[in-house]
Amino acid sequence: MKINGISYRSVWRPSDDDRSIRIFDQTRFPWTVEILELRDAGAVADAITTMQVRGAPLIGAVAAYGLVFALQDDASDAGLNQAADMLIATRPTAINLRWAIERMVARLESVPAPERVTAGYAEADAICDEDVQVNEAIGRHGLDLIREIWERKGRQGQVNLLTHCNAGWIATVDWGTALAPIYMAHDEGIPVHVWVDETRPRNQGSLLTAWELGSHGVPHTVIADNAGGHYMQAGRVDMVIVGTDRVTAQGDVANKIGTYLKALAAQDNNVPFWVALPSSTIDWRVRDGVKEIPIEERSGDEVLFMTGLDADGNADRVRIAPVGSPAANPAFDVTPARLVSGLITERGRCEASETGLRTLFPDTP
Ligand SMILES: CSC[C@H]1O[C@H](OP(=O)(O)O)[C@H](O)[C@@H]1O
Repeated sequence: MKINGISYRSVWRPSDDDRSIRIFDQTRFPWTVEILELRDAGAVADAITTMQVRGAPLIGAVAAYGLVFALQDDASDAGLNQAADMLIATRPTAINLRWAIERMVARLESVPAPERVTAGYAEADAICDEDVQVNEAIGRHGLDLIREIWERKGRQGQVNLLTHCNAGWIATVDWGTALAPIYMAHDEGIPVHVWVDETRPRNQGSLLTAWELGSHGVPHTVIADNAGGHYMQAGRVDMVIVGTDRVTAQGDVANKIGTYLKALAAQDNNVPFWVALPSSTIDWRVRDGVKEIPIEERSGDEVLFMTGLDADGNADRVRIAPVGSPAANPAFDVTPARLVSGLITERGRCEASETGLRTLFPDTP
């Protein structure tokens, strides 16, 4: 997508340096656009852990390059496996991270050590290129849903969507997942409006999704997380569309904390609740998401402090709870499949169930 008229991916290899990658420091958005150069596995791991780079598909793609950087220092089997374990451990919930690393290991373990770096870069490049194509397909399949709503409304007014957190192009290599259909609908001339959940505590909605949509000219309104149910009750939400960090074999959905509450409100108000995901987000090895998906616990300081601009336009960090008050900070929750209207994947839409997923992905073991 574009920033100030210039097309970018969220991760890229500079043409003049074949031993590094570039990413945006997403902790600086929307106040500044800062590009980071990464050229070793440790720096990649730190960028993922600190969420300078975030978004389930994107952390998988960036970690793939991190594995290659590690092989530049030690291309042995031990070096490959140690780097894989280190990178997978950076964040536990998004399965795309493990999926990407396991794909890289499977590709490289049979390659002679001296050839692993070259083969690794090729595989990481392929993961990135495929992510762009997959997300564009998700966009097309989700666009059909938005078109159906627009037609059902007699092509009158606007299509009101609600999204949570950021599942836009900066959460992937490009296009995004939940936002891809919205971009395509807007570009097609369908009048869409997006209720953007601020998404406490890190505010990926107000800081990232609002910035993305605004940069693309998509009408949107930032709302407190707790306002979503109110707008659904008022009939002002035609569809909820979110991304996900892991979908189980039976269709349970792990996503940013607060998603489950939105799904409950959506069901109570008969608002369609759709989840957009690439197949790299499906974890066929788990069924019960509530019982089996590890939920990342992040620092309580993310709840106790907020970052924004002060009156002089300078980024600042302020405490928003009494000194001494502890905070808990689960980064994700799990929405049971029964609350999900359907899944939007690169192969089409399906119900959130094993049958639905197997219909689209019959070739999965
Ligand atoms: C297409 S991004 C999917 C998912 O990843 C994000 O998590 P985080 O910002 O913590 O990396 C968020 O839950 C998105 O919905």
